[in-house]
Amino acid sequence: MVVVSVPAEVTVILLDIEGTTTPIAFVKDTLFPYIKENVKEYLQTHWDEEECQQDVSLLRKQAEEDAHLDGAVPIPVASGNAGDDLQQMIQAVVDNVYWQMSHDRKTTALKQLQGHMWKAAFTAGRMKAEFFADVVPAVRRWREAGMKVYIYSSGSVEAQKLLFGHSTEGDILELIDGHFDTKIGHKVESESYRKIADSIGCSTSNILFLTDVTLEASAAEEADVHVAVVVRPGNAGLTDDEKTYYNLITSFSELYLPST
Ligand SMILES: CSCCC(=O)C(=O)COP(=O)(O)O
Ligand SMILES: [Mg+2]
Repeated sequence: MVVVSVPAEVTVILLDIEGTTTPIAFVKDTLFPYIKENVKEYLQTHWDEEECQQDVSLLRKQAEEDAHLDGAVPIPVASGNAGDDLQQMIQAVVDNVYWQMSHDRKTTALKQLQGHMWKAAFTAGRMKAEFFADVVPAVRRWREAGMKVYIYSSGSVEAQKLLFGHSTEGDILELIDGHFDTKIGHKVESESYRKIADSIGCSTSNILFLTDVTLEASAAEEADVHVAVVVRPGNAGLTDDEKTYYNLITSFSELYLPST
């Protein structure tokens, strides 16, 4: 087994979710299809609720920013023609969500709506989040060794808490010291990692970020964060240069903490 040593200055482990703690297949085959199958009915049922209206406003704003993109779907504002208008608007939101999802967009607007939709499924016990078998034992070990463990995912903080609160391993939310999503900035921008360090109250060099996406690893590294790239079944392949450049792990058990 290859072992990657965690630098002594590291006190915080920052984890990506999809492709790192959780199989991409769970996201692509369970979480995302749930959205596609239920978004229209969800909008019809919850349309008048404040939370749903906030989600629609955010999606409309995002659609305005995306107007220049090929195939982008605008979301009209109400013109006052009650019934027809509402159905047209709901259909536009559905089309917009489908279009964003077909490009695996990580916009805050899309992720916020998805989080709200998953809530019902997780809390009713209809869905349980999957974690790779090495994740929970490793996180427990790190915490026993005095490490803090945080999540940074494109999935909304609300969605992250649903996953950790309703997993096949039970409620493991208490193992996580805090959560970050794209509200702090996108994962491919180095500034996001500086803001995360500020928010935790540590230096960027005290953080080790584990992710499957090299663009994210590169942004974190530019901010002086330590990184290791996680190679899991179903993840996108890496180039030879990436394989040579980055510390690679296939399981969290391959990380060696000097203090353990
Ligand atoms: C709460 S994560 C749900 C999956 C998701 O929507 C997503 O975008 C995951 O992205 P990540 O940054 O964890 O790779
Ligand atoms: Mg990922």
